[in-house]
Amino acid sequence: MSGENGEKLSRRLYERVQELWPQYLRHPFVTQMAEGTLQVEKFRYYMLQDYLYLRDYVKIFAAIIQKADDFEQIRFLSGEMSDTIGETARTHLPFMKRLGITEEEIRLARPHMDNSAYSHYMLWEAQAGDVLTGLVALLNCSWSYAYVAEEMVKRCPDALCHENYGAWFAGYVSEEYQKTNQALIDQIDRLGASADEERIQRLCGIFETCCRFDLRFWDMVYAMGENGDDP
Ligand SMILES: Cc1ncc(CN)c(N)n1
Repeated sequence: MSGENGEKLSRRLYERVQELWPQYLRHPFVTQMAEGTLQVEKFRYYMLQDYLYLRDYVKIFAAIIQKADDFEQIRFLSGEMSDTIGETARTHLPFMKRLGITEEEIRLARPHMDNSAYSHYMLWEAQAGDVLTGLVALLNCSWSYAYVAEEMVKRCPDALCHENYGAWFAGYVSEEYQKTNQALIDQIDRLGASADEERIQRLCGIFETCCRFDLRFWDMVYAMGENGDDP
């Protein structure tokens, strides 16, 4: 329960992005992945950028741990961090191997500006705020992928068996991923249980910003980085 009227904080966050999340489901990168028609070069670019993104994302858990004041919270945060490292091992590394992305290529790759802007924003909120603020900044990343994969598989069950991208959908509908995501939501609901309306509005604003960053990320990878003036 959260806020004065007893509504969970996650419900308020979800309501805030109700108009935005369906845009993910219509995004050409997502729909073409589900149909299996997405150009492999676009997916390759995405995998590399997303790998760099997740490498920064996991470090934000470490920044939040600095603010934690009991072992239970530290255990929870380090568990979520380790599960996210598991996401790269489950989804990214096998794909990257198949796509011929070498360690040298990873070493030389630079995150696109939209990619860095997103991770820098989350890190800034995590450093400026408390544990709850940091977790809300990380939540859209986790929750929106669980939503996208589940909704797309409902609409297009064949997405799961497609030779090129089936493993992407399987990774994000997996029990393991959904469990890690649900644990994050539950923790946010616990920590947000006594938040007042002003705090809730501020957290909803952070969540919406991250939601928009994820939309830009889909745009950026669909355009293979040619959507801006990044060198
Ligand atoms: C950009 C982005 N957003 C979300 C996720 C899902 N953790 C991800 N891998 N990459």
